[in-house]
Amino acid sequence: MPEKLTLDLSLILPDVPDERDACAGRLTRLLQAEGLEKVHLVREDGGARLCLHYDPQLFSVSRVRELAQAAGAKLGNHYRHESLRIDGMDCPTCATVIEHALQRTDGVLEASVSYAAERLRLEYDSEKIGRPAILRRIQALGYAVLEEGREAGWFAEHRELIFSGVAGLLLLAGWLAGLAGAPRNLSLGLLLGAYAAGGFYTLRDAWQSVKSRRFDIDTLMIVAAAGAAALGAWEEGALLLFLFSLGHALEHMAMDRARKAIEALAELAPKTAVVQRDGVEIEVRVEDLQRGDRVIVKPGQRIPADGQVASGNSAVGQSPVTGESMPVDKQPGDKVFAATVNGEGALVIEVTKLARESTMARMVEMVAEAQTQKSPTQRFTDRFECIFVPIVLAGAALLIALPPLFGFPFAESFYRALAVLVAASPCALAIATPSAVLSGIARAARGGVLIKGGAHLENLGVLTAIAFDKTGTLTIGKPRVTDVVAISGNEESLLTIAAAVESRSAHPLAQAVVAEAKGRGLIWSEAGEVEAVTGKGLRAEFDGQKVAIGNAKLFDGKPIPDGIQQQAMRLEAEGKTTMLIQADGQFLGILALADTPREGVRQVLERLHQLGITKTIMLTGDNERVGRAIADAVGLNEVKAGLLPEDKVKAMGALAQRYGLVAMVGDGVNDAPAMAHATVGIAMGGAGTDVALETADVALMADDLSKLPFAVALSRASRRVIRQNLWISLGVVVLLIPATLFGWAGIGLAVLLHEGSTFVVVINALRLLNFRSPIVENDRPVPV
Ligand SMILES: Nc1ncnc2c1ncn2[C@@H]1O[C@H](COP(=O)(O)OP(=O)(O)OP(=O)(O)O)[C@@H](O)[C@H]1O
Ligand SMILES: [Zn+2]
Repeated sequence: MPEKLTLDLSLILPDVPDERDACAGRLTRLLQAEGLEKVHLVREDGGARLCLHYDPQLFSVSRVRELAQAAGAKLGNHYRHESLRIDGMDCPTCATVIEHALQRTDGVLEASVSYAAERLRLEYDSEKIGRPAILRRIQALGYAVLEEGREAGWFAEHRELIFSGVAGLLLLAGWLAGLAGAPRNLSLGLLLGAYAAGGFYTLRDAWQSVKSRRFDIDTLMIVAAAGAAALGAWEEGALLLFLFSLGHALEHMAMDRARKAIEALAELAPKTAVVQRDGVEIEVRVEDLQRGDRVIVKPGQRIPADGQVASGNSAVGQSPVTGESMPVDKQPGDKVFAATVNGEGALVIEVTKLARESTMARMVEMVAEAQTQKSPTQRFTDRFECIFVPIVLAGAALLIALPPLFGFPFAESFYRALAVLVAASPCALAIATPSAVLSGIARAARGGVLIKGGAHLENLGVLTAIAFDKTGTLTIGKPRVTDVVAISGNEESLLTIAAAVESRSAHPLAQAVVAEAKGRGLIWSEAGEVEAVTGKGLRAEFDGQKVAIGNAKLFDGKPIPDGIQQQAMRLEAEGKTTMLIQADGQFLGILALADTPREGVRQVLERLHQLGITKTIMLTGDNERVGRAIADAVGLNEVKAGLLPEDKVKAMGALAQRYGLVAMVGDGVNDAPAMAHATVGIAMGGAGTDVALETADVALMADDLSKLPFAVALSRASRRVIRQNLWISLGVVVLLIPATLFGWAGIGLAVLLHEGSTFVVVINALRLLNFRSPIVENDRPVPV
């Protein structure tokens, strides 16, 4: 008989972002080659796990573990994964340039660059190429790789704006000098200076794209400015370069704001902490905190690390992490998070996570990561650009070549063709979606909602159906016994038998039965062999009898007496879960248990309805009547009951057939497979449970549903902004092309409108950073 061992994939391949990475496949192949019977991946609650089937005669468990670790280390050494910050990109085309150049580089397996997030995700074969070689390649293209956490200085960040400002001043001076009748050489010198200042970065970028043989608007600007100079229109050429550089500089500053919106939150975390070590208090840097250190947090101070309260009581303002506006009471044993604000009481906190692993650090990392993921609309506009740009280029070539054949002057048709090219460059279109996604994700994070990619943001913005897990999501997940109905014998003996059997199970229902029996002071002897029947109940030996406890499905085939059936139905109609108890084929009675709906669920569902979520569905392992009663109490439309965990997955499939896109909300406990099958898997409790944070598509950081309407409202707003941006950018192109074609607008106006529309689109997207929903209260972004 083969045995199996399962290990967290993240422990074996720590740098691999997820199981879809090629390294996961390499790992399973490598291990299979070692002689293990079968190696495969299972996607589970805790992210992906590696399942190793082996013959115990050939391998010991520890040997298998060793093999897995060795294989992981080998792959990790060989195939490196990195995410780098890139500086100096000033048009989405730059991202494509880097991407293509790296993809063509030997040894680079994967490279994807996000212009909006200024990030490069890289996978490379370290036996073929080293990190320095890759960095050199990027630098050779004219871009810089920023080391994490080290920001450029003020001058470096604003250098484009400074150059553009200088160009503007020189242009103005040159123009005034011309008006005042100064010698032509003086005004020409000033204009030449404006050319240099305004064209500096444009020329650099144009050179880069020419070298990598790509069309780029920068190239176009340089050609147009040179053309203007050749025609003697120096003022116009300088104006062009000035407007172009100003537009780009402003656009950059705006995008920087969105990028930094979330990092600013992390900055809130203190840099040092006061630790008790060997009886003395010393101040250490947070990076030097160890797990198990006890840090002292005075009233009003921010908590320096993720940990557990060791002593003290206080209300902690958790809004930077969870978005909750009300402080949360903390007592010994409770979890606390770095960057949250201690209230009135002093706390001693035992550190459980290193600074770089803190929930806040993970959030910042995940947001940066999420901002690089392309959304469906972005993929569409990327593809559109690929078709559109060559057409425009061909059109412009015809415009230059054809009119002179019919006797029109060459200079004029050349100039007109350039104007058309400026008009048709889809710069605004390229930035329309990523800027909105960037801002939307940043705003969500500042409201305690982690959205792990533009796709999820867009999907959540359009879907109209959301499924909810019942236990632990809609209810608090702590059932208690409400009724004990004994048919034969008394209540005490019924509860004793039930508790004896249930004490062998870890199911929350079982714990409730045991708690009730203990509360009544009952004592019992251990039950024998217990067999747990998933989704049905338990069977066991107790006191020489064959005892069965569970729902009607456990007794399939055997008739249940009418009296019992009616009692059970009555209790279930009240929203109580019932357990039938049978010993040696005879029914002894019923236990009824109730779980309390979470506070505020009703209101959350009302808000969702207002936002256009018309279908809300409950998925539960419990029976139909119980599900219905709770659904009615909180205001859900549909109930799918009696589902085993695998049925929940199938139910998601059926819902998708009916409603198209469907989200699934759960707490990550036994509903993770269903969440994985939803269009958008939403987990709550992201701050407290790593599982929820890592595996979900969207994580609500607080352990409740209160931020769900905010997440939906924000996603819808983001969709609207994306749509507006597409209209603006396409609209300007559609108006400008004929205008330039027929000569109604010159290059100057074309550049103004082109850069203007790009800037408007970015500013429009930035509005999302301050998004507040008219329907959802308490959704102010966390101030920084
Ligand atoms: N230990 C047990 N004792 C008695 N009945 C049980 C036990 N375990 C499960 N059951 C029965 O099986 C049903 C389904 O259990 P399951 O664990 O699949 O769902 P759940 O977690 O209770 O609910 P949900 O699907 O809403 O999260 C329970 O409602 C109960 O009737
Ligand atoms: Zn541009």
